[in-house]
Amino acid sequence: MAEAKHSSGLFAGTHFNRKRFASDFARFQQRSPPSTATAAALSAPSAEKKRKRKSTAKAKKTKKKRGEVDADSSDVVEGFNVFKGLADKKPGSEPEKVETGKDEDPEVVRRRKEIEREIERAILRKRFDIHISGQNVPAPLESFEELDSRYGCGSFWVKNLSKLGFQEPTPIQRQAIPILLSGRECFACAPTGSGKTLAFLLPILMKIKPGSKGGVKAVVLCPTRELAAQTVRECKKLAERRKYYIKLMTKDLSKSGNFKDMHCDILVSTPLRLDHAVRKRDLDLSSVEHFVLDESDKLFELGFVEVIDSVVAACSNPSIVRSLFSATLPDSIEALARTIMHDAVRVIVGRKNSASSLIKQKLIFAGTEKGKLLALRQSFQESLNPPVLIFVQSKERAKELYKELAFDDVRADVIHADLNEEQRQDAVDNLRAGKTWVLIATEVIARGMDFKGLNCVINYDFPESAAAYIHRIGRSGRAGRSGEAITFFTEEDKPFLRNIANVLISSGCEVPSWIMALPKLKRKKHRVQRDPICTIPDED
Ligand SMILES: Nc1ncnc2c1ncn2[C@@H]1O[C@H](COP(=O)(O)OP(=O)(O)OP(=O)(O)O)[C@@H](O)[C@H]1O
Repeated sequence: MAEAKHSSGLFAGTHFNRKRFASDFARFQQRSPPSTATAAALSAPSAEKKRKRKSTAKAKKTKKKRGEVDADSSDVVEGFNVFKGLADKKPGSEPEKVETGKDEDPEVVRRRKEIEREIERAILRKRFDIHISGQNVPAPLESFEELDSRYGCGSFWVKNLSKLGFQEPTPIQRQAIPILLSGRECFACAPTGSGKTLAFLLPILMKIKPGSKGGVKAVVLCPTRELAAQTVRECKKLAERRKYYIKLMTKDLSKSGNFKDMHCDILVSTPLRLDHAVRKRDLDLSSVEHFVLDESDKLFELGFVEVIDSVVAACSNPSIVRSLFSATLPDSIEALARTIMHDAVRVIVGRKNSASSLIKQKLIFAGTEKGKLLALRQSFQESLNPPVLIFVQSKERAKELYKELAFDDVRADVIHADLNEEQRQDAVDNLRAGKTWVLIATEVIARGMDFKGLNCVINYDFPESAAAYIHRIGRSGRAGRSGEAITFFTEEDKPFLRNIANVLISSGCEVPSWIMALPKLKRKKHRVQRDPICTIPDED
């Protein structure tokens, strides 16, 4: 019941409320016959409607059976069927008008215009696979120029975006930016590499005055230091030539910062560091107007709930705007997050919890641990297309694999939690600069890290969940580029294959039928004991 309510609310912004507009519909029907596509669809024959409803209900049932989240239920929403046939119209082009008389009631005219605007918005959303729920959701952006024409931001931001090579907003940017600019809270779920960072940073930069003295105005929380550092760099690039104080909460700042005298407009941090600064160093967050949880599901999952609660309580400004962004957003986390949000709009691009369609995904059976090393060596000999990122399940295994690849003279580096901040950053920078070809990593950089031009992700160790898989492989195939993901599995991983195979299927990749015939497991997490990675003989 709750689920049905939820999914029907999903398209509230694009839905014709027949009850509310009942009198208008009645008037339209009394007037000239509905000659336009809109009007024709409004009065679609009931048999056809029944047929559609029946087939969509069937599709929904199958989806539910497959355990898929019903984020793409656009097809089943009545309002959306109304726009069939109009979907190919260019955004911005006028919807066809219904003929009206001269002495028409102004209220009817107003309502009709409202409906026409709704149609335009729905067409644009459908074109970009944007799904929303929430009341009075602002129209998506047709172009970055609208930041000036609609929000009066001046040409500065548009020029800056163009200088950075951003000509068109990505789908999540089209919808999330207007929501945040209009002061609404937002849950946003869009594929990896689809520009979510800009979607939350730009509205903050546009809304706050640079160099303000009244304390921190915006806080962005990220699950890892590397991602926090990357977000600061992105923010500085976007704000170039404007004097914002954009700060990264480093270990030193968190432990010994003098926050009373600190100038800071935007503060980016990991949860524990921020919480420490608030509790031990009296960092005042009462003037924070914008609060973003990036990779929100990871933040809640890491067991940071209490820490986040404490930071949320410290951000005590009643008019604060909170937003959550991630490529994966399990229902349980969404429900938890809702407890801190007011009247939030939910935006899903594509299908919730799915991999980017730009990534060619492959599953490779390697049999045993030894088989995996052989398969890796073979794929390096045959088709190493650097840069490559290899994920393993622990820092011990990262070190072991690093030894093996160094023995083979592969230009490799390694990143894991035992390295200090500088070493970790160097490893990331070296891959970005092309100094190393292969980076062996644990889960620490699976989330949010943007490696431009990363050609391939290899899951040497099978990921522990579908979400982990989606984020790991999402390090390639970013910003419209294609990418490749190879996942090795052994006999021990077989029981967990189905979970990952579903992700491949839903993004259109091929999976052998025997995998899909494997039984479904209730347990979602998977972390097996593995034999050490070792083929190099001992020296003595
Ligand atoms: N409008 C745009 N046009 C072209 N490129 C863009 C645009 N917006 C962002 N990008 C680029 O796309 C890449 C991915 O963006 P970003 O890191 O924000 O992705 P993301 O959606 O946050 O991914 P993840 O879920 O992995 O964190 C970056 O290199 C960014 O500079």
